[in-house]
Parts: sequence; structure tokens; C-alpha cells
Amino acid sequence: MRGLWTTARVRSAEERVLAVTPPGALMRRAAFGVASVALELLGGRRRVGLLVGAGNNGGDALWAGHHLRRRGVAVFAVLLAPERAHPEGLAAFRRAGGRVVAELPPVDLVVDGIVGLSARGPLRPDAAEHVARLDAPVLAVDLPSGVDPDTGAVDGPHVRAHTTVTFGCLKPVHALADCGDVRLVDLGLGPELGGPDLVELELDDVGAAWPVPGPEDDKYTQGVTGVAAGSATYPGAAVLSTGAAVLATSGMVRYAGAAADHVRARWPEAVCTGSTTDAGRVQSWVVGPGLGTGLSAEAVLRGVLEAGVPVCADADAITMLANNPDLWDARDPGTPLVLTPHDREYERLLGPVGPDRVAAARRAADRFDAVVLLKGHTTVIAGPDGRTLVNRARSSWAATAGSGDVLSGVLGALLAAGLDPVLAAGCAARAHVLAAELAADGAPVPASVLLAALPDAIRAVRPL
Ligand SMILES: NC(=O)C1=CN([C@@H]2O[C@H](COP(=O)(O)OP(=O)(O)OC[C@H]3O[C@@H](n4cnc5c(N)ncnc54)[C@H](O)[C@@H]3O)[C@@H](O)[C@H]2O)[C@@H](O)CC1
Ligand SMILES: Nc1ncnc2c1ncn2[C@@H]1O[C@H](COP(=O)(O)OP(=O)(O)O)[C@@H](O)[C@H]1O
Ligand SMILES: [K+]
Repeated sequence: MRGLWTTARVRSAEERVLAVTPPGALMRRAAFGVASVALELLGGRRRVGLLVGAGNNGGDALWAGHHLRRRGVAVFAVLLAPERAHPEGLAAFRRAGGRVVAELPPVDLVVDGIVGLSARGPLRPDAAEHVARLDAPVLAVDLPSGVDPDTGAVDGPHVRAHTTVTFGCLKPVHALADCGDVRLVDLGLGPELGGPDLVELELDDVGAAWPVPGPEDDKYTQGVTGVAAGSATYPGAAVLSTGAAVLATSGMVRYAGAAADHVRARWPEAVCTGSTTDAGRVQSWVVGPGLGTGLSAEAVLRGVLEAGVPVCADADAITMLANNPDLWDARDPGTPLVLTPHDREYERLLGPVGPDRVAAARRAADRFDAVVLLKGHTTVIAGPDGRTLVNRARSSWAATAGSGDVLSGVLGALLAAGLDPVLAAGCAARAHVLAAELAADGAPVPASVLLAALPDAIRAVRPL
């Protein structure tokens, strides 16, 4: 697991560490880290440019320039706010033979020290002009300037980093936005930080949590997944969602709905019936993909919410809950509910997602007392207890029709297996991203092909 801490938490930890550290020591350690990574990226080339803002982020860049000069690198600095440039950093940079210039000459690497933790909004026009002219790879100090440190939101000109060197701990931006390769320099903040605000699951975490049958297990003991999805108009959603549940875990999957013949034909191992009322017992329900939103779909949703087992409500189920709030009353308050909206479905529930996806997911989790998995390139999972996971895709090939149906089936299977619902959502999202990567391998991947890559994704995360 990788923890991420908001700027407010970082600041308070830094304050306590600064109080017991010689002045300037933390900055010099941070800058030394930047210079080391710069040398690695330079690989023997010898010209570096610095973009230096008004604060300590610029100070880091100037001290890094000082270290690089000592290693014989030619270093040029543009001071975006000359009168407010970090005084000790600037003096050290000049002493070491660094040159202050109005505009960067051709260089092999640019160090972005424009703005760090104090960043607000996109790059200001003068900084944006310098950034627009760059053609060398950028090493960002702490975070790519112009990207919001706490939300990862980008709302105008910003730096695109090849690599980011951050200090003390990871911040939300490092999981929520593209920071290139992220390197962490230890500043000894650990003991002062406390628990993280956000968590990113790593593949090992997913592998360790994935249900594996033991010698005593049979098809029932591992949890039976129920899928209430699909319709005469949308049988494909039922086939995809059921198939994902079949492939995600061992055990049994029951399908109930109008697409039973289609599901049976594709997944002979699924136990299919025409209706949820005669489906038999299950340990979780997936409800919604391709179900429709008419009266019969509402009756299905109501029945599933009353069933007293964990429910993953996706797609049309979310639309029905948004359109007809009485449906919430059917819910058994003691059993977990996971909602998996994309942004437009979220908007039906609570209005626009806005630039802060973490806050949006938390708002919904709190409002509906549910686990909310807000889908997208950056997926955010929030539990009603405040736990929050983030999962950023490496590519966007999963943005294809039906891929959400696959996600719902995986999630339903993990709920049936008894995983904690926040962890189930996190594991499902991570495995889905991995399956998309493996299946796409640089070309479009239809949802049925993404689905077929699930076993490879599970194999890849499982411990050897
Ligand atoms: N506090 C500490 O102990 C340490 C801090 N360090 C560095 O200090 C940084 C934070 O420094 P500061 O708090 O001085 O502030 P920053 O350097 O992040 O920001 C400085 C100034 O940039 C301007 N600015 C804000 N948004 C901007 C935008 N969108 N475009 C252009 N300019 C903008 C503002 O005038 C702001 O005050 C960290 O990111 C890190 O790089 C490191 O030296 C490690 C130790
Ligand atoms: N730009 C993107 N990059 C990566 N993954 C994405 C992107 N957009 C959507 N996804 C993922 O693809 C899936 C789409 O789900 P959804 O919108 O419900 O599609 P559908 O209803 O067609 O199944 C989700 O898992 C989501 O996280
Ligand atoms: K920066």
C-alpha cells in the first residue's frame, strides 16, 4: 500500500521536524535528492535549466543547481520572481558558478521549481510562457507546477513532468495526476505523519487479498455471486457482468434476468433463471448493468436491496436510485452497499463531480452511507467510515463500452467471497486496470477481451 498525505498534514509534520532540525537542513537534503535524480536522468549530458518560483520550491531548485554545478554541470536559472527568490539558495547557486538568465538556452533537462505545496490554480502567464517553450524533459520538484497538490486537478497551463522528486511522503497529486516517474526522498517525517489520508493499493496488496479456495472449500463455501443485469435490449451487459464474476473467483455464479439464454450460451457454468425471486441463495448481488429503469427493473432492485446480502449497484440501478429516492428505503441498513457511478451517474445522484474527485466520492459515501467507487481514468473509492482508496489507470483503453459491466461482476464476486467492501472495490478496480493493460498492449481492447484477460491479471498479482 502506498499512503498519500494532504498538504495540510505534510505542513504540520514538517513544522515539527523543522523545529528540531538545523535551519536549511531539510531543504538541502531535498535538493540533494533532486540533484541526484537529475544526474541520473542526464546520463552524462551536461546542461540543465532551472525554472525558479518565489518560494521554497524554487529554493530546492536553486540548491539542486548548486549541487549540479559542483558536479561540473552547466546550470542556467530563470527567476520568475527575482526579488522573492530564495536568498540562501540563490547565493549558493551563484557561488557555485550558476548563471541567472532571462530565458533558458538549449538544455538537456529542466528542473521545475516554479511552485510546490503552496500551488493554487494553473501556472500564471509568465511561468506558462516559459513552460510552453520547453523542449527538454522536465524533472519536477515536489510536483508538476500548475497541478493542484491535493486534488490533482488541472485547470489550465501546467508542467508535464518526465519525473517528479518529492520529499517526506507522497501527496495526493502523485496518485491523482500524471507526475511521470515519482521518486521519494526521505526527510524523516514518518513518525510525525500519522495515518495517510488516501491509499493506493499495490499489486501485492491485491494479490494478498484475492480469494483462493482452500482444501475444505466447495462451490458454496466461497460465496455465491448473484447477477441481476441485462434485458431483452441489453443482453450483452448480463453476459459481461456474469462472465466477470465467473472469472474473478472460484465458486458459483447465479444469473437472474431476461438475458438468461444469452448468458447460458456464453457461460454454461452460470446457474441461470429468469427472475431474482427464484434465483436461490447468494452471498452478494450485482444489480443494474443493462437492466433498464422501468417498473420491473425497479422491482428487481428493490428485491435485491431487501435481500440482506452485500450489493454492488451499478449503471441503471444508480439511475433508478437517483430518480426514485423511495428505493433507498428498501435497503437493509446493516448490509454493505457499493455504488459504482461514472461521472454522469454521479451527477444524477448528487450534482456535478467537480474538480475534486476525492471530495466528491466522500460526499456520496457520507450521504448514502455506502461505499462509493467513482469510476474514470482516476477511480476513487470512499467508504462511509472515511477510508479512501485511489486507483489511477496507466492507459485509457478501458474507456470502452461494457468495461464497467466487467468491473461490476468482479466486484460482486469479491463481495460474495466476504471481502471488506472498500477492499473489494479497490481490488476490483486495480485488477480491472491491469486486465485492460494486459489485454490492450497498445491497441484498442473491447470489453469482452478485457474480460478474457482477467485470469492473467489475477495470476500476475497472486504471490508466487
Ligand atoms: N517546508 C519544508 O520543510 C520543506 C519544503 N520544501 C519545499 O518547499 C515547497 C513549498 O514551499 P513554499 O511553501 O515556500 O511555496 P511554493 O514554493 O510552493 O510556492 C511559492 C509561491 O508560488 C506562487 N504560486 C502559487 N501558485 C502559483 C501558480 N499557479 N503559478 C505560479 N506561481 C504560483 C505563490 O506566490 C507562492 O507563494 C515544497 O513544495 C518543497 O519543494 C523542501 O525544501 C523540503 C523542506
Ligand atoms: N479515460 C479512462 N481511462 C481509463 N479507464 C477509464 C477511462 N474512462 C473510463 N474508464 C474505466 O472504464 C470503465 C467504464 O465503465 P462505464 O462507464 O460504466 O462503462 P459501461 O457502462 O459501458 O460498462 C470503468 O471501470 C472506468 O474506470
Ligand atoms: K514544482
